[in-house]
Amino acid sequence: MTDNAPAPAMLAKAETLIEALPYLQRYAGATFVVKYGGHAMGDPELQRDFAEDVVLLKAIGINPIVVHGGGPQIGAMLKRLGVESQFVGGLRVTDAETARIAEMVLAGSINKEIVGWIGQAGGRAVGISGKDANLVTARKIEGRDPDKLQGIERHVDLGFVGEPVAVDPALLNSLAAQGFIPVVAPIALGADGHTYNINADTMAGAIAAACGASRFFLLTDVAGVLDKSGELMTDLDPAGIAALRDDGTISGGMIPKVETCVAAVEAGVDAAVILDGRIPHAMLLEIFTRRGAGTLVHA
Ligand SMILES: Nc1ncnc2c1ncn2[C@@H]1O[C@H](COP(=O)(O)OP(=O)(O)O)[C@@H](O)[C@H]1O
Ligand SMILES: CC(=O)N[C@@H](CCC(=O)OP(=O)(O)O)C(=O)O
Repeated sequence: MTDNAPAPAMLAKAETLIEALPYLQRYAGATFVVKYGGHAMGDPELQRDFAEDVVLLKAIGINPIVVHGGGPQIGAMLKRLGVESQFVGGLRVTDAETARIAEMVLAGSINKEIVGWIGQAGGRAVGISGKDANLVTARKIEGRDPDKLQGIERHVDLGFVGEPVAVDPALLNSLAAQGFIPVVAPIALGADGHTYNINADTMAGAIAAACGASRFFLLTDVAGVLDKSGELMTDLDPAGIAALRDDGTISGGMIPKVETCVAAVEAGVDAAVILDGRIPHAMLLEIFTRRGAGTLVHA
């Protein structure tokens, strides 16, 4: 080694950047939708890592759109207020009061917290919900299909739980074009004028499809989809997912996650990845290195 040769650690940094080059070239100008789950919003360090990842994507010419959840945070607020809450097939049964509280927690506090983290990391985030500029129009989910519910044989009225029926991405497109990072809360208005609580995974998938996103990431608190013995399944297609649902391997909060991944890839999103948000910089590692983590869902 000559005197002016770089130290091995410096060389490793250069190699990491070079490893990222093909991905940088491939994704310039693309839209990535990132679903940030309530369970993934762990400690302040992870929040900072997440915000830095999003800001870095924007800085290198990718358009990130963040759609966030907040299930545990809604649960904590409902508990404080003495309101009971129940989940059916991964969805929260939502009466009028619960819908008001969900909107307050999601579109009020969590949305602005995330906007703040991104701001701190040097990005310019704009917090909105599905109501803004008619981004998402919701329709009441008429109960869950009984055969899709574990052990529940009757029709269950979920109350003000909605699913997106129309997405108008105009606001997202203008924000992205002007250098802003949209941060979206999963609340939307129905054509009937009611406010609907939408599962954040479902909301994110509908937005990914409507924006022609190339990648769709769901950050959660597990390594990805696990098989019966708890091993990570790195690769799944719609048929594999249907089988895992039928035999009960996939349950609870993982149901809307895999459903939305399938819908997104069937609508043209190249790939949807369920990622472990507890790993620092999980998203960057997934995008820019050959060592992809999590579960990749493809058509
Ligand atoms: N096969 C499976 N693999 C991984 N997680 C599963 C599976 N089936 C059910 N789950 C549950 O799904 C949860 C993730 O969904 P959820 O709690 O809604 O997360 P988030 O708040 O990130 O949306 C996991 O923590 C786990 O309890
Ligand atoms: C209808 C329904 O279940 N809505 C969810 C919305 C938040 C959410 O999905 O948050 P996570 O992504 O953190 O789970 C709820 O009320 O909990």
